[in-house]
Amino acid sequence: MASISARGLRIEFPLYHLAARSLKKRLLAKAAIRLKTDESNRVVVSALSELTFDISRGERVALIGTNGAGKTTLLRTLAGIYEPVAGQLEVHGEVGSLIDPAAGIDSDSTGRENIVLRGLYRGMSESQIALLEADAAEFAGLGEFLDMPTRGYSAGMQVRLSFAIATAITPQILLMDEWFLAGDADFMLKAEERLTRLVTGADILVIATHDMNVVRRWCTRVIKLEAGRIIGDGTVDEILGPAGA
Ligand SMILES: Nc1ncnc2c1ncn2[C@@H]1O[C@H](COP(=O)(O)OP(=O)(O)OP(=O)(O)O)[C@@H](O)[C@H]1O
Repeated sequence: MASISARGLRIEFPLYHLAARSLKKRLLAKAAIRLKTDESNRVVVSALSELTFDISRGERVALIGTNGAGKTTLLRTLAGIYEPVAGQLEVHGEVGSLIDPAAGIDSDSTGRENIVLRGLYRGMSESQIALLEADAAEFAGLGEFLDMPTRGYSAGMQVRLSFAIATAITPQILLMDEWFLAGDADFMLKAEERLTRLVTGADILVIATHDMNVVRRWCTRVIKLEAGRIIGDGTVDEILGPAGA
């Protein structure tokens, strides 16, 4: 059964270019609360601190907070892209992510090859891969570009391909960054139904967003982050106040 459990999760990013001592001292003296030195005396950004939460099957969680609060970092950590420097994280269930359009896409391979590679990676049979290929190719609508290496794709084409691949299969845990909801109008119209199916079909949804309409429409719970810490965790009404209030 799908579940996520985090205990005292901490994520830090070393800032290697701040090796010069004088600059380091000056910056730290300005007391940016998220800059500190680690045990190797490197300056690090404290992106997430002491996060403890459980997410169970059926929950649709919105991560909210101001710019730099840590939403995307948390999504990437849940996706296994970042390794916590402290704490425990357990993620049970098949994860699908709509976080970075380029993630998991091989730029030397064509769009079609990328679709097939994803199917192979997921251990699909030949006939399942054929279905995946037909579905994702049709949805991405890339025409002749489908058989060209993806490094020549525009940003919008990358999004179409990633979106088509990621949404062709319903994962148990869906991790999503809001800018995947911000494609061009034609594409979003087409994507809407597919997204709704995916969101309602997943056992767990975690979405980072600034859009409170998205939160009210899709989510059952809100985790509010500020400067890398959880400052609120509850139902949508508890955190945002009742709708229309
Ligand atoms: N690769 C990185 N290297 C250094 N610092 C990073 C890196 N990624 C994130 N950070 C820092 O971690 C903090 C959290 O960033 P994050 O992108 O998770 O915020 P966010 O809540 O998603 O913001 P936004 O709403 O602007 O997308 C910020 O202080 C950011 O500067």
